[in-house]
Amino acid sequence: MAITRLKTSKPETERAEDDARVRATVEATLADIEARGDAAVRDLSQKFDNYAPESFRLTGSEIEAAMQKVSTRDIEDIRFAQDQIRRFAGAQRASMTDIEVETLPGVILGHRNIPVQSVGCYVPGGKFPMVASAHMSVLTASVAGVPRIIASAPPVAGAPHPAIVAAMHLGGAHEIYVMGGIQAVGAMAIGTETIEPVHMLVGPGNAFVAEAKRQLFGRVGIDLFAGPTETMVIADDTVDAELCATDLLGQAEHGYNSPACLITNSRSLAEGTLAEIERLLAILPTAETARTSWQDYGDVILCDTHDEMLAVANDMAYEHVQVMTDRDNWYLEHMHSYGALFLGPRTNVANGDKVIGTNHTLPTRKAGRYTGGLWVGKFLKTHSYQKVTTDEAAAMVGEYGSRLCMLEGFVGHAEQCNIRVRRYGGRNVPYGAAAEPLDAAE
Ligand SMILES: NC(=O)c1ccc[n+]([C@@H]2O[C@H](COP(=O)([O-])OP(=O)(O)OC[C@H]3O[C@@H](n4cnc5c(N)ncnc54)[C@H](O)[C@@H]3O)[C@@H](O)[C@H]2O)c1
Ligand SMILES: [Zn+2]
Repeated sequence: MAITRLKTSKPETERAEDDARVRATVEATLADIEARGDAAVRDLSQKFDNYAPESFRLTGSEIEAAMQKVSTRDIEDIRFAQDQIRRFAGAQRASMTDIEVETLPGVILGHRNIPVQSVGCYVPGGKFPMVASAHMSVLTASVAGVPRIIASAPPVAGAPHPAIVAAMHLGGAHEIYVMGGIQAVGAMAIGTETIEPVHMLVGPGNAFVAEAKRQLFGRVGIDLFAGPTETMVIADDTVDAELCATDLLGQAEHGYNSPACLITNSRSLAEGTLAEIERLLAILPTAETARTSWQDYGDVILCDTHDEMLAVANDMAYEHVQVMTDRDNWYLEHMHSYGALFLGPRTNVANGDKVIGTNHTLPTRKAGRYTGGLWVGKFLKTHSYQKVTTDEAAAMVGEYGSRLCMLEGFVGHAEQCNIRVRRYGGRNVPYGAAAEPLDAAE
């Protein structure tokens, strides 16, 4: 392999120290919420968001008032985005069918997809009011048929953000709260005097939110580990440096810790992109964060071949992977670890984030090795069932069951089978023994 690093991000050891700090803060904060409920939420909200209202839940008239503050154009745009997301989520829902099959004569096995009964959707809003995250979680839960959907976003400048509230409301949220960070996910999962706890937490957020969800997992379900945004551009000479630099910085602006990586087989594109990034950082209004992210978490990796580029990309398993090469479909076929793919120069991550219809809540920190992003299927639990409909089947399967239980020493288990072999098969199986094979017994 000939892989050259023209720019590297900060070492893993430094990231581990950041992680440890976040872990400790989250642990202490969740314990506080557990112990003091609403009072803890109020103190934390005051401390981090300078916001301590009478109630964190918006009333119907407060929701109405927020909706009134959003312009008709913005409401139309939100509706357009939600239509696209509903359309794709609906098609995905339709791909998940309940099944029932007869695997042996008289043996019926099936599964049913049942919605999680209550979910808490976190909508980030610390740095930017992420209106689109409301569509991704709340609306998708609605398409899945979740009967209780609660949603929470931090206050923006000391008040609920009207467009976020509108998106939550139009997406089908049943309860809307104005809480941010650890206190939001903690309160929704643990419950307080005023908030009924949910069964599952979903939605992206900063490192504190992602870590809080991770620590709450087990007590509640979570969708996936969706932390600070990562973006990767895989490009060759078919595209120019301006496009690559725009796509890298477009996502590096999310926060101070948003990794961005270029993988290419073209030295001139690699060098050109480095120069373009400097040029754009001088004019990008959000350059302050983007520059820090690029300095600390930016990589430019030059490879000889597409096979090498593919191997590096699969290993890094980044959240967003934008592919702009002479063989985009080859990458589609061979990439196995990533959050979502954006194929060709006409598409881009921002469309995916805001409007095109796929879900933008995606795995970060290599979670793409074991899961895809949030989608309607994450809100559905697949539960199996079985029926035995004939005496013959009860006796036949029971005979095997009897012996396989006794193989493990489970006498009580074996009797569950034996009693059926006796009743439905009319056979004499001694209590606490394994059933003889039918052909040997006769
Ligand atoms: N992976 C994905 O799918 C995806 C999608 C969209 C956004 N994101 C990420 O979501 C993140 C949004 O982050 P954000 O910070 O803007 O908003 P956020 O809503 O996630 O977090 C804001 C909250 O963090 C809490 N907080 C801030 N500083 C704290 C501290 N020192 N200790 C404890 N709590 C603290 C505050 O309570 C505040 O309300 C970004 O990193 C973005 O990249 C990820
Ligand atoms: Zn983004």
